[in-house]
Amino acid sequence: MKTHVWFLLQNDAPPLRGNRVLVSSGTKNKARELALKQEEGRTVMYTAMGAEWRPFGFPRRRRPLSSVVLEAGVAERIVDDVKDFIGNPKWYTDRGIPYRRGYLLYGPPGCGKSSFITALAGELGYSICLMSLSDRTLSDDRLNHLLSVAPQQSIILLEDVDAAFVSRDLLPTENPLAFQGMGRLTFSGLLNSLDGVASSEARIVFMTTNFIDRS
Ligand SMILES: Nc1ncnc2c1ncn2[C@@H]1O[C@H](COP(=O)(O)OP(=O)(O)OP(=O)(O)O)[C@@H](O)[C@H]1O
Repeated sequence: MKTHVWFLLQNDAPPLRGNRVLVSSGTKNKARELALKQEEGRTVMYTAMGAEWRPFGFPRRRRPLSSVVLEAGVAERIVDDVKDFIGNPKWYTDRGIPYRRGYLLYGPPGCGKSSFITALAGELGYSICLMSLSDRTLSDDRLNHLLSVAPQQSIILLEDVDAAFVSRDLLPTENPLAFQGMGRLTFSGLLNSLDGVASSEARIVFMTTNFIDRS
């Protein structure tokens, strides 16, 4: 019976053995270059899996900002603001202010919120870390952790902000999820995560909602 399957990758590449890929540093660099090349002009999307972010799907072709129709001046204002933020980390560090910038986009379903954020990420050459705040397994601690370990040069997109919270008054005695060891996100937990000082990296967070009065 065969215990190993061997593949010839290329002349100078070592073989695959079992489920481990053995690669020399030269091959590794080539693979890295190839992966970067494939991502050129594309936007990488990450999703939260447990305590980490993982890429999902193939990187998407960048969407031009001009393809998203918004009220005159809105896109330009946001793009200028984000670029100003990215270009001025010193302003924040000099004042001891966490280097964070948050935006809340609101509008009816399907009006272009996600499309705009995708186009903005393309314009900046950033990836997108996507997470729904209505995820029932999302706790204050998990959100805080995920925000602090998000890949560099990424926009964090928190969707459904209006569907997110459980009142802190209900925790832990009246919230059945808390009994099951599944925390829930609280409003103060979200604010702490957004303002927290856990990371000194530039952190750009976009939140979206269909109901501005509930957010
Ligand atoms: N203003 C717009 N300009 C260009 N395309 C748009 C616009 N609004 C919606 N679309 C198109 O409609 C579809 C849905 O848009 P999108 O997902 O961006 O909406 P959304 O506001 O994020 O919706 P939801 O609130 O349900 O998440 C996409 O295919 C997008 O290309």
